[in-house]
Amino acid sequence: MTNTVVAYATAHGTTQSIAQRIAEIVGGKGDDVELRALDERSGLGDLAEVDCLIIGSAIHNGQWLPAAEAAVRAFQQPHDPLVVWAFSVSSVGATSSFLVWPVARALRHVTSEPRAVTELRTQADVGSHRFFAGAIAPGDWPRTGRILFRLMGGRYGDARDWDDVDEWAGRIISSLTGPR
Ligand SMILES: Cc1cc2nc3c(=O)[nH]c(=O)nc-3n(C[C@H](O)[C@H](O)[C@H](O)COP(=O)(O)O)c2cc1C
Repeated sequence: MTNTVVAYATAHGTTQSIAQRIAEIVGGKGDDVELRALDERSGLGDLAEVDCLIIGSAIHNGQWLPAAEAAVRAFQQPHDPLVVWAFSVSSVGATSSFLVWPVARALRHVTSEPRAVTELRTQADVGSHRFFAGAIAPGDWPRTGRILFRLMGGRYGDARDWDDVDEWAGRIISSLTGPR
């Protein structure tokens, strides 16, 4: 039996939905799973009894949202070993995107992991960091963002790949139940 926290920062709800799905899958084998929404004041909360931390954020301007960055800055390893997994929700996921495919493919090659994940790696053993594609609506962007989005061949809508989310969550379960 393990205790897992799925912590997330979202601007428009996509990251929350992916965090919920991960929590359902990891919790489906009977373990305790708690969802925690991050805001800039609360941080990650108490991790003393937690065995596995899964933390994710929407990507804005190439980086995690301020609430998730603040949580990473304040993170202190509560005990050893705390298993940590990280995910980012952006225009381009590992398996899907709401940008046209040549642009998505090019971005996959040049996009590095968010600085918060790099920072987290200095504090904890991060099992995996995965990019998932999210969703976008015209009203989500400021005006300049809408113009850039059109120039990049973006299509408004939902590019979430639930099979990929499920597969990644399955890997977390394997890591928790397999040999350490
Ligand atoms: C203001 C703004 C900035 C964004 N910046 C980026 C970015 O730099 N790179 C990217 O791949 N996607 C970017 N996106 C797309 C979001 O990451 C995507 O819509 C994601 O699903 C948002 O998650 P959320 O619904 O949890 O907020 C941006 C979206 C908005 C609204």
